[in-house]
Amino acid sequence: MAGKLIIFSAPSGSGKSTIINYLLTQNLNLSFSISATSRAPRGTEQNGVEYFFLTPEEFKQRIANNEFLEYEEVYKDRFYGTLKAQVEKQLAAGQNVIFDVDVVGGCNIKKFYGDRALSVFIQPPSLEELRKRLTGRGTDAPEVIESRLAKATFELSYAEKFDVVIVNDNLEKAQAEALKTIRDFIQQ
Ligand SMILES: Nc1nc2c(ncn2[C@@H]2O[C@H](COP(=O)(O)OP(=O)(O)O)[C@@H](O)[C@H]2O)c(=O)[nH]1
Ligand SMILES: Nc1ncnc2c1ncn2[C@@H]1O[C@H](COP(=O)(O)OP(=O)(O)O)[C@@H](O)[C@H]1O
Repeated sequence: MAGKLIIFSAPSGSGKSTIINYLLTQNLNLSFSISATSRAPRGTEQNGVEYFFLTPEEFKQRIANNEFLEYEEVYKDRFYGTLKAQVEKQLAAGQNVIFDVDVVGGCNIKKFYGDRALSVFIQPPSLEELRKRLTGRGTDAPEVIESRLAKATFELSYAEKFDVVIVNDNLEKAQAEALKTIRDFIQQ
């Protein structure tokens, strides 16, 4: 049987990656959708593992070739997108594909696949808590944290467009809720 699609979107720092990584350990036959990006690899990142790394020119060429299911300029001059061929290959192999995409991309994938997709919004308890988590994560410079927070209000306004909203206040509770929701959807 062809697989289903599970889309996760959230403001940066909400706990989306933490919850996705947990779900990937839960025998749900999930396969992560590796996005393409025009940003350069950092540290130990490898092409085809964290992302497919493309130069801005290559990215634009693939847009022109209509190779993307969706793409967005998520941050200024930084494109992220989902390659159609990748997703179709995973679905055809019977895997359920899980996405970590921005709110606009998430809504576009849902629109394209309809009932075959479940869109999930991970909501932080508050903007103050989001700031604490981004600071605590320790991966971003203060100005990057500010730009992520500046975007968060816009992203939060998208919550109502998603099939399910999970508030990530207590992590264990949010993980359990995500697991139940996705298990039910996959078994439908
Ligand atoms: N629309 C869209 N957004 C994506 C895709 N891949 C990643 N994103 C989003 O792009 C943003 C990436 O930002 P960040 O977490 O800083 O990722 P980093 O570049 O790996 O540091 C997040 O909001 C992701 O959800 C994609 O294929 N399409
Ligand atoms: N419920 C929670 N309570 C406290 N900290 C959390 C919770 N969920 C996630 N975190 C922490 O918040 C930070 C941001 O989480 P992350 O999964 O990287 O977010 P995102 O992928 O949405 O940007 C991480 O350091 C993570 O360990």
